[in-house]
Amino acid sequence: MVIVNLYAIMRDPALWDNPNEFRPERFLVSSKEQDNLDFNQNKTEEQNFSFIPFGGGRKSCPGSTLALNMMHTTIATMVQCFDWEFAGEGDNAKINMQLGGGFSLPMANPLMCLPVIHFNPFVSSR
Ligand code: HEM
Repeated sequence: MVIVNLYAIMRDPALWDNPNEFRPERFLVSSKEQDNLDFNQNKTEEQNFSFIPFGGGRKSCPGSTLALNMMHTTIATMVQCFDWEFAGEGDNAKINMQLGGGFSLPMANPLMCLPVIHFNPFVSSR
């Protein structure tokens, strides 16, 4: 049986440049590579299976298709309808990408943000 430690893989400096840096553009890939939706899009030889958010094999996540589809709508709505104000205080006063413990990789210091609604052209102001 193969046991994969997601924490170790996702933050392994041998696989990722500055793994603790929030740099989503690292996942930008060419349209050719996007045809190959195997979650290893940005890969070099060594990076095979370096990004496996839904696990793999027989026990992999059965909700991955739903999650990937919903994620676009959810994030697009959050960006279109709201501005986001950073609201961290105390231990959370700075954005900190350090991971906490646990099964689902929570942040050590949760990111606190307040949604601020802005003009929505699709909602009548009457
Ligand atoms: C971004 C969203 C999600 C992520 C990152 C995620 C990730 C995962 C991971 C890593 C596993 C363990 C896979 C393994 O053991 O190899 C898993 C299992 C599972 N996920 Fe998800 N998941 C997501 C959304 C969902 C959704 C939307 C559903 C259902 C509607 C779902 C249902 C399940 C179920 C039932 C399992 C257990 C599968 C089994 O043990 O056979 N997940 N998920």
